[in-house]
Amino acid sequence: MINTMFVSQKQKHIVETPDTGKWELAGYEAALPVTEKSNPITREIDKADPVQIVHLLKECDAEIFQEEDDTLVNYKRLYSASVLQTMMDVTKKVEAILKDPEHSLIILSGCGTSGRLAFLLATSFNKLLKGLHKNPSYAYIIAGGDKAILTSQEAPEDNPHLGVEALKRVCAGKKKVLFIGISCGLSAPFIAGQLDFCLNNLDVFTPVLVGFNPVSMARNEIIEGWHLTFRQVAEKMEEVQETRRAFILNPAVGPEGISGSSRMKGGSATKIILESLLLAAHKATSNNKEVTAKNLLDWMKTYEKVHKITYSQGKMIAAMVKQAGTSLEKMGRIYYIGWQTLGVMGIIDASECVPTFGTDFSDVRGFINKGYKEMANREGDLTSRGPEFEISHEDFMKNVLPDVTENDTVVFIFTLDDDLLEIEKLANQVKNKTPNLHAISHVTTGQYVSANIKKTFASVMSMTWPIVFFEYEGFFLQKFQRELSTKWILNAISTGGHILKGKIYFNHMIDLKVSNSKLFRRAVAILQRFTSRSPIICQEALLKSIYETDDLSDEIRNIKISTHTTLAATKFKVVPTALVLLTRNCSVAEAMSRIQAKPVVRDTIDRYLTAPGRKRTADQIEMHRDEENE
Ligand SMILES: C[C@](O)(c1cnc(-c2ccc(S(=O)(=O)c3ccc(N)nc3)s2)c(Cl)c1)C(F)(F)F
Ligand SMILES: O=P(O)(O)OC[C@@H](O)[C@@H](O)[C@H](O)[C@@H](O)CO
Repeated sequence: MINTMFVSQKQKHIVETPDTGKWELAGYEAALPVTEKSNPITREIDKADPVQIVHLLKECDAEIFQEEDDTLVNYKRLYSASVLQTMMDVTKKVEAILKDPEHSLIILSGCGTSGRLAFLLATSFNKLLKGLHKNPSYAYIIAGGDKAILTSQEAPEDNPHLGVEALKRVCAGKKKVLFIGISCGLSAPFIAGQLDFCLNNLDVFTPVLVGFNPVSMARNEIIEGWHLTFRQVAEKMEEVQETRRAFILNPAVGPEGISGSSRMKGGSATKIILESLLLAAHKATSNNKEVTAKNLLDWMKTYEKVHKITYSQGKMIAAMVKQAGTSLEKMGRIYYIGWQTLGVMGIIDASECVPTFGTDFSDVRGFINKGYKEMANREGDLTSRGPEFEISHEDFMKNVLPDVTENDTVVFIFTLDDDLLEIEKLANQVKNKTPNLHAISHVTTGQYVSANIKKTFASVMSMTWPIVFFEYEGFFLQKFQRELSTKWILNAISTGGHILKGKIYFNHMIDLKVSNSKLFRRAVAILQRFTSRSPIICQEALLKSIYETDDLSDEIRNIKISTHTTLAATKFKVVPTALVLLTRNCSVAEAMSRIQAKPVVRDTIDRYLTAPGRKRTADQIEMHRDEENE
């Protein structure tokens, strides 16, 4: 199983990595948190073609539903009995809150994608209650406030005090609060602060932690300005869980297809677990029945069908991935024009591209019918804050469509219950500007996309869903499943498009913006992975690159991380520059000019690295190195 990858001339160094699958192997990067590991399935995704990219992402997403098996290190999985039991315990807390909306509240909280999903779920479940003529029982918190729904706000994630302040503000006056803190990596200080606050006020708060690492792999780095690490908070949660006053929902779902990109499997698993749990609680409340483990399992199993139905369209998804790659390579843009919550899925995927691929907000944008009216976000219309906050179809027509060219790709996302005349009208206007106009349409069995609509689009991916016979909650389950299906497709389009543009190296986004402490750690870890140098040496190279200096003063060495990340957030290509520093022993200035010269990160890095994992024999490396020195 374990084989030596290569013997590099310089370091006489043996890199041992399992050559196939099974991230659960005890020895595979044992110490690394599951959410931060490199997934063996996508080791060579940077060399894959669109069809292969979609297939690899499908395999990664399938790991979410994998049953626990004790042959390997047996992590808790989505369907494990202990996870179902905890979900049942939490549904009882939800039911208690729903009985008294005036004095109690359910809060969903998260940073980045986890915060965006907190917003989506809280809004959706308040709509469910409104449909039953009930008052809202849900609220959401996203680190950085509502602007973080649309734009990358990476710094607030590191601030536990911000988390506590937001929590106090949102639940003022409430007597009973079910706090659901979402941190896929069990790592966000913003969430750690909130959970700790709840643990110190258990008379009012019941804290629930949602994430996808075992507590033993929760982040254990001292949080700046705080007295506990995330792991210490999680361990306190575990103790209190014994008395059913706190709960941890943390099944392993497997490493992300792009290492650390928890917007993908982490985001999908968050949706599956919380929607199943909350829907079951609402159904039990309206039917006056107990929620059973089987109910929860059945709800979650229906999401497994969503995976099957969605990826049955693999070929069409691949065609859109290819188109996205072409647009991005030609410096074109990608626009998602969505209706209702499918428009929110487009806005979420688009907003994630900036921190994930280091792109400009204008490269991938999402738009939604009726803009902020449809979003129903707490802070209302944010349009006046700038172009990245323009999200309505009218804004798109007025400020974006005039500049759309054939280099751009436009994807409409709708259901046949949306206003088809409006869709056709808008589509025809877009069609005059670019032939790359595609549609993702969700239909119910028996509904068909009209020939009119079909001829308007270059391609129409039509997903057919079974008619739901469940009561009222079934309608919401169908909506949630169309959202997840859309998320998988858009994640593939944005991830695949940037892979084809050469942004990814193996399955890592090396040129990441080091804009918070987690990304700083990821940068150092990636440097270690590709140079086999020590963490200290790698951190020094990263700091030299951030501060653009060849000799680091002790003062710089000892500054707190938030100072490093604040400065790094204003810089470009600090990680590739540090990589060249580590492999060429040159000055920072020289490293920067070499990186400037070669914009495509992957080619640059291949040149400077005897890349681990590439199937090269020693003499090839010898030759490669000779050619290098000529
Ligand atoms: C897998 C890999 O070695 C790697 C990547 N990222 C990381 C990390 C990224 C972020 C961190 S971290 O912020 O310290 C963290 C994040 C979450 C968590 N539970 N514990 C720690 S480690 C590690 Cl440890 C390894 C590779 F190859 F990607 F570099
Ligand atoms: O949910 P977590 O692990 O706390 O991560 C919260 C954020 O860092 C994370 O959502 C980030 O914005 C995304 O770009 C990850 O793909």
